[in-house]
Order: sequence, then structure tokens, then C-alpha cells
Amino acid sequence: MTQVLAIDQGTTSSRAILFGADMAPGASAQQEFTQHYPASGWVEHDADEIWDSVVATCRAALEKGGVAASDVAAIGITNQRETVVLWDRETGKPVHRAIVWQDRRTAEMCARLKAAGHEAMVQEKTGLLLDPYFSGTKLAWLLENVDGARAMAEAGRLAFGTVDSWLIWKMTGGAAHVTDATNAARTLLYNIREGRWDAEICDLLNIPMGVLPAVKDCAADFGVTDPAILGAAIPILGVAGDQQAATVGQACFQPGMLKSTYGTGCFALLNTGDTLVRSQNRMLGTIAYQFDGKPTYALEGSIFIAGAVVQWLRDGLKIIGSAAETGPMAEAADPGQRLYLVPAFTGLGAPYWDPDCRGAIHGLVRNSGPAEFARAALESVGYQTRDLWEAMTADWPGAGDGTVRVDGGMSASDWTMQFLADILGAPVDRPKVLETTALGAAWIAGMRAGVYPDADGFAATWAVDQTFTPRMDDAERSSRYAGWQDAVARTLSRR
Ligand SMILES: Nc1ncnc2c1ncn2[C@@H]1O[C@H](COP(=O)(O)OP(=O)(O)O)[C@@H](O)[C@H]1O
Ligand SMILES: O=P(O)(O)OC[C@H](O)CO
Repeated sequence: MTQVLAIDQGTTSSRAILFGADMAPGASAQQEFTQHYPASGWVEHDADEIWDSVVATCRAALEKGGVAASDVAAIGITNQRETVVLWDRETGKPVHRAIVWQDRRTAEMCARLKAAGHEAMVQEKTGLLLDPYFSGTKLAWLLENVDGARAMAEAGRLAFGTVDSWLIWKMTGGAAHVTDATNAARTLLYNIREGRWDAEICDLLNIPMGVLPAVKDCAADFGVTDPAILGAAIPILGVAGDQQAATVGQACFQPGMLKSTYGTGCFALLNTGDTLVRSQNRMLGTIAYQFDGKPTYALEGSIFIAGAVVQWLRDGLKIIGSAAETGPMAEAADPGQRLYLVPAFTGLGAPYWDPDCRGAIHGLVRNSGPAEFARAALESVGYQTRDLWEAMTADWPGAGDGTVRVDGGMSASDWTMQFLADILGAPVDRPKVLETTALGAAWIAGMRAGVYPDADGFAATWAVDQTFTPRMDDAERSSRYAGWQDAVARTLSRR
């Protein structure tokens, strides 16, 4: 029993990957599912469809790999964070579609809570801000707006969970209603200093605490799968939110280590060890991972649009056929032009948290064309990361030298990674294994099962594939970044 099955339940697709005794990724399967956009700024998923996609991908990965379920030592789950599922414990049916992390329907509720002066208390306890991004106000919305939900919740019939909880509940045939500390840390309801659900915040949002799952370490006994699902009872021994799993998969175990994942959005986490930094610069305080009851904290910067800007070049502007074309185009762009593309398609996340501003391009001239747009799009990812890094270093003296371990689909772009190194003025390390999110979940579960090494042993296996070192001189770096800051200032809705 040396295989570990990692489930990576993401925003647009579910994936299952088998990892062997050597922790190398093996057979995998992936399935997309429906995105529902019932109103402007609203994003929903069908939790049953997510469940079906997870079962299908797990079965397909096992079949492709020729692995029997009885050969799997453990399952590790990693998931899109913050997304809210609320279901009936008796029927096992969700009472509404899941409200996705990107959904902005509670913007007004957040604004009201902020105006009433609650943000400092919430930030102190949860590390988070009053933004619709997090689960708490979404859950409050469901309890307010779904017919009968409040009465059922108060009678103990409803269960709330982030996607990990939902999947575990389904996998264990309804036996376990649990989550891990990293997912709990994203709900706005969990006191990350004291390691418990927070009664004052639940009261403020009018959430009956009986709907909340039990919170465990990332490596723990989360339950055992119903044998009818995959063909054998498999223990679920690892759980972490996807950005935290990537932090683990990148072996960022020492304070000062930084990882940044470039998918649709970008999420940078800086390990701050035992210190929960109270950000003065609108970064998030969060739990990076929790083992043996001891949380390790991180500062997080969340950018909503990273690779999505490349999708926009392809599907919106239609100036590229595939994402990989952007690198050569950026290379060929007129070096004399300074275009700044601020991709505030859904507002801006950290460190601005401006849900109302919208995207803008600054610096257009007569001969600005597709190549200059492509370059500005790729550069926007570097500039936004620099914004996060500026905020992190201002927040915490223990931040390292800016060396960053990267992963995610967009980290395949050499041009973008070189620009990132240039604009940060620090090395960018791209590892050999790019499946860091799934690897993190697999390692946690495999370590708990006793088939994988401890943290030091795991960290020793992390290997760099390519390091991008800064080539830009300081004067150019400063002047370009000043231009970006100016472009953002002119784009924000509140100045
Ligand atoms: N060579 C490339 N150059 C630029 N962007 C890329 C490249 N390859 C992939 N991307 C971008 O990476 C993103 C996909 O990354 P992925 O990690 O699969 O995202 P997610 O997990 O959020 O769905 C897409 O937005 C795509 O535009
Ligand atoms: O599913 P991803 O990879 O887009 O990640 C989503 C994040 O967890 C949202 O906080």
C-alpha cells in the first residue's frame, strides 16, 4: 500500500492524481464542471456535480494507473477555498447551489459591517477583512434567503462546509462533518489565534454554531471512504486549502519562505512561522498549515486576475490563439512603449480591496498593437506580485529577500517569470514538480499514513528546474514600478 490519491477540487475542474512510493505523480484524471452565473457578480457551483466529478476522476485515475483501491494507503484532499456548501444532514442534499469564492453578492453586507466599525475586531481574530471573498457573509446570505433554511439550521438539520467538508461528508457516507484548520481559516468565522469557531462573529452574522464542522489538523483522521464509492475503504488523512497545499508542496516550511501560484488568479503566501502578523497593509493573516495542534501562520496576498488576463487576450480581444503565444509577442513588443494594463475586471484584490473599480489600459499611442497589449498583460502579473511583496515586507521584518517559488499554469511562461524576477529584483525559482498543490495534499496524507517522510525529508526532495535571476537595472525597475503605481492610482474607484 504505497499509493496516495490526491484530490484537487479547483474552481473550474476537479482532478485526481496518484502519487507513488517515491512521491512522483502518476496516473491522473481531470473533469470540468458547470459555472453558474445567475446574476452580475454572482458565481455558483452545483455541489452534487462537484461530487460526481470527484468520484469520476478518482475512479478514472485508479483505472488508468491500474491501481486497486485497496492499494491506496491514504487520500489527501485539497480544494478551492471559501466556497460555501449548505446541506440537509437528513437528505444529504444541498439546500442551494454552492456560493463560490468569486461571488460578490454580499458586498453590501460587508460594506454595512465595515461602516458599523466591525472590521478591526474581525481582522484581529480571523486575519481576514470584511470582503465578500470569504465564506461567512455567504453563509449568512444563504440562511437569510433560502426558504426555511434558518429554521432548519436552528433545529440542527443543516450542515455548512467548505468544499473539503462536503466531499468528506459524502465520501464517508455522512459519517464525518469535519474540516481542517486552513479551510476554517478562510471562513471569517474561525479565530485563528485561539483555534476555535468564534461566537462573537457568528452572533454578528447571525449564524447558529450548530451548522459548523469540527476542525482538525491538516494531517488527521478525517474518516474512511464508504467502500461502495471506490471499491475499498480508504482513510482520508490529509486536508488543506489549495493555496496552503501549494505552500506545503513547495516545502515553504521556514519563516520567510514565499510561494506564489499563478493560475486564473495569483495567491502568494509568506510563511511567518509562529507569528500571526496583523497586517497594516491589507494583506491577509492565515494558517499556512497545522500539524500536531500547532498552527504555522502566513501572510497572504490574493490577486483575482493573473492567468485570466491571458484568457482575455485569447477569448475577449482574440489577439492570440493560445496562451503560449504571449511570450514571443511580448519579446517582439516595441521597447519604447510603456503600456500599463490594470486587470481590475472584477475589481482589485490585495492590497487594494476595491470591488468597484474596473480594468484600464494606460499609455496607449498610435502604434500600440497586439504585441504591446500582450506584454502589458504579462507584466501586470509581475507588477501585482510586486505590490504584494511591498506590502508583505512593510508588514513583517522577517520577510526574506523576495526569492519566490512559483507554480500554476502561468509559471510555464518564461517571459513572465523573467519579468517577475526583474520587477521584484529577486530570484524566481520554478520547481521540477509543478503539481505542487496536489503534491502538498498527497504528502500530508502519505506522511500521516507513514508511507512518506517527515517535513525535513520531504523538503530535501524539492528541486528547482529553473531559476530566473533579475537582469533589469535598479533605475529601470524603480521607474517602471512607479509607472504602475500611478496607473493603479488612476484606476481605483476610491482615491
Ligand atoms: N505559456 C503561458 N503563458 C501565459 N499564460 C499561460 C501559459 N500557460 C498557461 N497560462 C495561463 O495559466 C492559466 C491556467 O493555469 P492553471 O494553474 O491551470 O489555472 P487554474 O488552476 O486557476 O484553473 C490560464 O489562465 C492560462 O491563461
Ligand atoms: O481553485 P483555484 O486554484 O482557482 O484557487 C482558488 C482559491 O483557493 C480561492 O481562494
